[in-house]
Amino acid sequence: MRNDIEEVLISEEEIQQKILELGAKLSDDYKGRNPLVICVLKGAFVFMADLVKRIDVPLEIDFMAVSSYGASTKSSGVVKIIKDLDVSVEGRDVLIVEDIIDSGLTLSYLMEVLRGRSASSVRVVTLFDKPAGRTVDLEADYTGFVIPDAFIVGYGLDYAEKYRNLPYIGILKPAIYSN
Ligand SMILES: O=P(O)(O)OC[C@H]1O[C@H](OP(=O)(O)OP(=O)(O)O)[C@H](O)[C@@H]1O
Ligand code: HPA
Ligand SMILES: [Mg+2]
Repeated sequence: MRNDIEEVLISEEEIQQKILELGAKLSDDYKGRNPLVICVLKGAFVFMADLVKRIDVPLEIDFMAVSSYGASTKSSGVVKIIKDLDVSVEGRDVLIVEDIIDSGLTLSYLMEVLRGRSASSVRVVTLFDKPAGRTVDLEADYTGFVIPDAFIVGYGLDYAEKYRNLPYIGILKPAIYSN
């Protein structure tokens, strides 16, 4: 897999350090509350697992699966719910855990859905933010790394379902997706 990577953009150590910082901030901000932490599958599964271990307040977790990229480096523009939540968000403090905000389409769709279900608050934590990809104007409440305009893989993020198991973030060689 390393042969398909042009450059390691963010190391395993840098990611883990950032998650400690995000966890400390979230522990402060959610003190005295019982948030429902929602993992946006599939991409956020690795970040979710590492992050919740660093949040020191009682919390509950649930999972939602959405997809819009398929085997492409461009969003199809159509966000599909593949798996919905098991529990109600009504009256809950919801924290959405995303791996990356790129065009912003996935998140704007999710925010609309969850607000429509009467959550009492909805905040977003994303590990990566790619502002150059944005087609919808929105920002996360908590951001790990702002990244350049390149297609990244690893730490949960895929290209055509591959590379999610890399422990670091790499920039994929363009030859991999252009042929
Ligand atoms: O801001 P956007 O342009 O919407 O891109 C971000 C979303 O795209 C990816 O998911 P994808 O649809 O590839 O599904 P996956 O998580 O199963 O890989 C990623 O995990 C985010 O959820
Ligand atoms: O850069 C990316 N990499 C992997 N999946 C993604 N989904 C949106 N942007 C990306
Ligand atoms: Mg994907």
